[in-house]
Amino acid sequence: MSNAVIVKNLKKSYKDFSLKGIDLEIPKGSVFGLIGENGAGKSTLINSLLGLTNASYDTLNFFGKGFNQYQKEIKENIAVIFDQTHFDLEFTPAIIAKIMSKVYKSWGSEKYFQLLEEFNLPKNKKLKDFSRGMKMKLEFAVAFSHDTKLLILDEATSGLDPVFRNEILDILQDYSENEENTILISSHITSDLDKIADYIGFIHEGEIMFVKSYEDIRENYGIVRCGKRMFESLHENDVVAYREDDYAYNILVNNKYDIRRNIEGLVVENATLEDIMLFMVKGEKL
Ligand SMILES: Nc1ncnc2c1ncn2[C@@H]1O[C@H](COP(=O)(O)OP(=O)(O)OP(=O)(O)O)[C@@H](O)[C@H]1O
Repeated sequence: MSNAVIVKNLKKSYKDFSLKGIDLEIPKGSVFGLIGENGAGKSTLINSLLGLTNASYDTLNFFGKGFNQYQKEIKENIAVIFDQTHFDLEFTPAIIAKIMSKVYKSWGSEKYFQLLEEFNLPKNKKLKDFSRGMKMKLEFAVAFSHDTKLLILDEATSGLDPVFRNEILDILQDYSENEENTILISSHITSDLDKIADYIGFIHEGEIMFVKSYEDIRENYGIVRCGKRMFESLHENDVVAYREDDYAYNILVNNKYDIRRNIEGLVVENATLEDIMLFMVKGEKL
């Protein structure tokens, strides 16, 4: 399988924060969810990948091509959607079409106006009179009207109500059905990723803690709640992290079926991405 993005040893430092040599591969055709708490470094990583902030790296490739050498060509195939629109709020969608036709060689006005209709967006209304959800849909219309092979969303769905979020997730799902298309989506609303992600990368304090397929997470991660004696009988390798409350130990395990099979009567619940994030950040390690 080829990769849409390969980055090796990416470093970026601010006064109180640094990305500490990030290595990441994002398989072509996948939906890659980047999760991490506020301030973990998701936006800094995305901005660094896009050259929006100066970072150092050993390798940065998109679609098999080096970013430094092929930046212009690569950017033709990337669309980025942030949580706020980057268009001037005095613009109308019709004006944006004119501008984009000069930005992208592959711009298709016909497709764009079709999408505006599909998304129920008025052509001649100024963006300042658009709702947040409408602005978001406009961003998608723009993204899908040039040859976007990599769609990057940075917390783009966070401020939307559940109905709109679901609509956006449907749009993403349609887009990702084409195996040429890749999505990198960062969010701390992990339930969105539960619906669409093929891979999950977890970033914490500027470091990638793990990258796993969603299937692996769903199949293997679980939460055990038990007393001290049972806790002490668990093998060290089985415990990813644990949290102790007044009454019991809550344990994140990464081989729930083996544990269920081997320890009679033990209840192992499925772990959500939110559970995994919480245990990794707040939990203790053995
Ligand atoms: N321009 C900047 N100057 C100084 N520090 C910055 C700058 N941009 C980000 N940081 C710091 O880098 C850290 C990571 O921020 P970043 O926005 O990448 O996190 P995030 O995971 O995207 O968080 P959130 O979910 O809140 O958007 C934070 O501590 C932030 O204060």
